[in-house]
Amino acid sequence: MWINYLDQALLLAALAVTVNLLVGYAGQVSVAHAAFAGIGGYTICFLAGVHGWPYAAALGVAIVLATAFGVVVGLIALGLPEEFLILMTLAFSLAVIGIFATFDSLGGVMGLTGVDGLSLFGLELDGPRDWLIPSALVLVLVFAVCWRLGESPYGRVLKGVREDTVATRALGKNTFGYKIGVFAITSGLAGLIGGLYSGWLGQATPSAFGFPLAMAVFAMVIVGGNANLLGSVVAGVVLTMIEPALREGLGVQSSQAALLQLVLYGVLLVLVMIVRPQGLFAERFRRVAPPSPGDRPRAVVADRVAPPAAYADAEVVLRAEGLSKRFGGITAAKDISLELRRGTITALVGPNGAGKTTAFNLLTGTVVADTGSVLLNGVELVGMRPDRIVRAGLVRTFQDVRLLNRLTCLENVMLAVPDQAGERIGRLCTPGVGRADREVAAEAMEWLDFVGLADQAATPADALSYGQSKLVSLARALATRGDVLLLDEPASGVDATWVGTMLEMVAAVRAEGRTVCLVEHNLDVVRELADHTYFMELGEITASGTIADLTGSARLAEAYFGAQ
Ligand SMILES: Nc1ncnc2c1ncn2[C@@H]1O[C@H](COP(=O)(O)OP(=O)(O)OP(=O)(O)O)[C@@H](O)[C@H]1O
Repeated sequence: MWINYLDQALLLAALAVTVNLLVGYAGQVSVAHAAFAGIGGYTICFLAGVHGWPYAAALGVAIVLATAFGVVVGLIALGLPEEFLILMTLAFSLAVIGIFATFDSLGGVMGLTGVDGLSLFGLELDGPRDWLIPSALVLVLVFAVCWRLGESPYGRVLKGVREDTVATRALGKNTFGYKIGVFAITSGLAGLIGGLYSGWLGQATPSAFGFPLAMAVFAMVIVGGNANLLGSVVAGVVLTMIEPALREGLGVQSSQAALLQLVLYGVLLVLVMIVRPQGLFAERFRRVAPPSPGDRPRAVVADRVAPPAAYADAEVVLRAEGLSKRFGGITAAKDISLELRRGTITALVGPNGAGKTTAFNLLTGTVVADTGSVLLNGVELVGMRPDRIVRAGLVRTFQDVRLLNRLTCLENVMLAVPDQAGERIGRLCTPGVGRADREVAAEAMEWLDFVGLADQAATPADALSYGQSKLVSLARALATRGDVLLLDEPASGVDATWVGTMLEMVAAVRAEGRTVCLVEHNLDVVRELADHTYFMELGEITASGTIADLTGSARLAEAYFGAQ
């Protein structure tokens, strides 16, 4: 009896591990994975049970089918705002269970039962003892796959998606691709687990893969701890064993024990969320060891500190023409045309609500322009995905910083480094990924060093002061290797001790030959840094020149500068 439950516990723990990769690492809350397991279970019972296929071949089809459904559901659900994901996956689960119960060929409400005589690679699977090895092997396989994905550069991007999708996309990552990828992989793994689960049960029924299973797996993830795979294994085994413990230990009747187990899951979930929201096993804070200076393979910061190019002679790197954007009745941007010149600093100034951040959003594709064009080194950016725009060389920071709080400073900057081998699933199984990641760490350290925060490399981002976090966000933008940097209010809200450092940093970025455009309310900062300034009012650029020209204008002085 206990061995029978152990089989089940191992399989449910494996399902909890897959769901944890999706929910805990990538932050995509889905309740569909019990249904994906159901697709696997029904495939086995239909092909191997009814039509006599070899079990291994039927398992292969189960994985492919569940993955294919995962891609389709993911394509529909993951493009929607995140709050709809849980509803979409719930609707999918109900539809799948409804379909299972409707078709006579799938056994109707009774399901496909009486499946026995299965064998896998010569191993006869007759009794509970026989299922122990395949169940344990599947758990080990699922754990290994999810661990490799989660605790790698790929997993770092997943955590970025979880923490802040917009900020992660602004570092050049195709966040939608990562979401679809992890959704499809975990769906396929759920299909495999469901195939084993139905084989062990000897049947596939609508109730076996219904809402109680989805809730049980969710309870295992939450109780075990988000983004802690070992926690899911422990919680998976312990929570599954509640029912036999109630029956054997306390003599509760079989039907009541199953119901009581569900009640206990609910109570445990509430308790954990109140007392220890991170779960029994907290997320493993992956501290990438900061490389020592001697280990850093190459200097990414140029020593050269050349005087800035004369603005008039500098080459135009970015040219925007006629950019406009309306939000309902509000014209946030109207016919914006501007140029950014190589190795210079351009400032965008103007009163609150003038459209400066909207201009950044339009340039970087965060908001799609109604009209207009943006050419970066001759390449049209309008219509390009925001992450592609970053990879083309145009990167931005945010007024509200948007660091990934549950990652360390070093990890925040590492995430920004482009073309990482370990971020591609195909490369994760090849040798050299660890060495490549150490090189990424070394490059990221250079940028932390550059902004003077190398000593904070292992500090979680949410433990930084506001000024420090703005500097880390600058380091992160630099690490993308973007040629043109759009800095949204780099000095605002920063206390006096850090403003000077920030000014030095931005000037040093220009000295490196990169092009900077900054939005800034602090006119002292603009005076100190800007080679050229655009003035915005009500969504339009109404004046441009040096800051001295603009502050000298009586009209502008009255409209804005007078107050400064
Ligand atoms: N997504 C949006 N939906 C609706 N209105 C928007 C949106 N984004 C910006 N706006 C509106 O567009 C106008 C310009 O806003 P924007 O944030 O670009 O100004 P800003 O110059 O950056 O202001 P601040 O200096 O206060 O940051 C404002 O009236 C704002 O309310």
